[in-house]
Amino acid sequence: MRAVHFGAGKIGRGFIADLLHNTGYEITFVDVNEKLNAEMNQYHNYYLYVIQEDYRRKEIDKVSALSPITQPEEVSKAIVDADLVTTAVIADNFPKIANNLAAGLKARLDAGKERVNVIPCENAFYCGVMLKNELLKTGLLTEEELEKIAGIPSTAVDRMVFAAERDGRDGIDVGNTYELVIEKNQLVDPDAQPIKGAEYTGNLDKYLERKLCVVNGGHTMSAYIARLMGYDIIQDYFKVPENTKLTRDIMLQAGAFIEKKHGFAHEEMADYIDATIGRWSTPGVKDTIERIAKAPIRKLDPEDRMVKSAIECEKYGLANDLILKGIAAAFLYDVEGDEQAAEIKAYVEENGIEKAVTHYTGIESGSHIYEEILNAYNEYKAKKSN
Ligand SMILES: NC(=O)C1=CN([C@@H]2O[C@H](COP(=O)(O)OP(=O)(O)OC[C@H]3O[C@@H](n4cnc5c(N)ncnc54)[C@H](O)[C@@H]3O)[C@@H](O)[C@H]2O)C=CC1
Ligand SMILES: O=P(O)(O)OC[C@H]1O[C@](O)(CO)[C@@H](O)[C@@H]1O
Repeated sequence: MRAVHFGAGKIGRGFIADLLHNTGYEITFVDVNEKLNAEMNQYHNYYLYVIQEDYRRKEIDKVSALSPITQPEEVSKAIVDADLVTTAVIADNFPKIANNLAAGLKARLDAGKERVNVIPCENAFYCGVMLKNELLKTGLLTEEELEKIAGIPSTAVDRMVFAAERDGRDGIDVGNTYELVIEKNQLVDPDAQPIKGAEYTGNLDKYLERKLCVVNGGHTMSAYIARLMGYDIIQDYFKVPENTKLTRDIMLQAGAFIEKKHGFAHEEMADYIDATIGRWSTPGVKDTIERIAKAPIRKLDPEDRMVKSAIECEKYGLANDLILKGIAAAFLYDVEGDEQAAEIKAYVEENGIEKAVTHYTGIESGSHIYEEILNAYNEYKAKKSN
């Protein structure tokens, strides 16, 4: 079996390809990183290092790589011949992969081949729908043609993965637990399980909201707050018990709406949160605030992890004060090299925080959540300048 996977980064190589390899696929990566592509084509393997098992080395073999820039024809051909297509490129990059992927699917359709599953594995609400929209925008396929050639489910994706230079090669340190949940009704065959080790569900919302709002929201808001406290490494922040408590409380606020909406028992949610915080505090792991907090515009989107939680809590009449503080902290995130952080900073300087809150979060002025974000922002700002 052959899989084509777009994005040979941390989740691509460290998680998705691990499951694909366990399932028995030979993998063709498609990535813009020429150095990485060359390494994979030289060795046809790479290594994962399982953190909790004393960095046990695991080989992922039968891999090769293509460049979407210099080898678009080969990418198309690989899609025509593939048994499965997956992505882990960061959803912001969907517009950049859409042409290659749409061209490949169109060629597959023209070749009279069967429908194929295209499974995007990205942290975003309904990444399958996002990808479909980008594919249609290329104009290379009509909606009917896309439907005829591909099943594109959305997913929830969770694994601890870190880039690591080991044994002179570009490897990935990985956690020993993970979750990949796939929306089964959108698959070519809803009863087939094209990736071993994944879960298949008819109710993705439940897992997606828990993963994105509780895990990613909790991690992201902790990172913005930790940055304002002066931390660079999230494990240093977690060493202080009050900080861990604050993160747990933020996650419990987001978890509360998910309990109500999806019927999770409170105990189950609390255990899930504690297990997640425990995983972030794994001895020996050093994770930068910069990695966790990156791309604040994407993370402040009304449909993303923070604002969605704040609004859902509001709808259910649940407390969201800590989430609103987390959102406020994101507006002060300031790390050299983060283009989205720089864009927010410039927007605030030009238009003021009052406009910026609505511009990035969609939260209108006049509501109490708007006021609370503004107040928290002003408090943080005053502290920062003292
Ligand atoms: N890192 C993590 O802990 C987790 C990440 N995720 C999600 O997984 C996805 C991937 O994240 P990471 O692996 O951390 O990012 P990453 O930055 O390590 O990997 C992204 C890869 O995509 C490649 N890429 C970018 N533009 C491309 C293009 N036009 N064509 C082909 N390849 C392209 C990059 O070169 C890079 O190798 C994201 O959606 C993220 O939200 C989900 C769970 C955990
Ligand atoms: O690009 P994003 O959405 O920040 O994804 C990476 C995030 O996913 C997580 O691994 C959680 O699954 C976080 O540790 C990390 O911050």
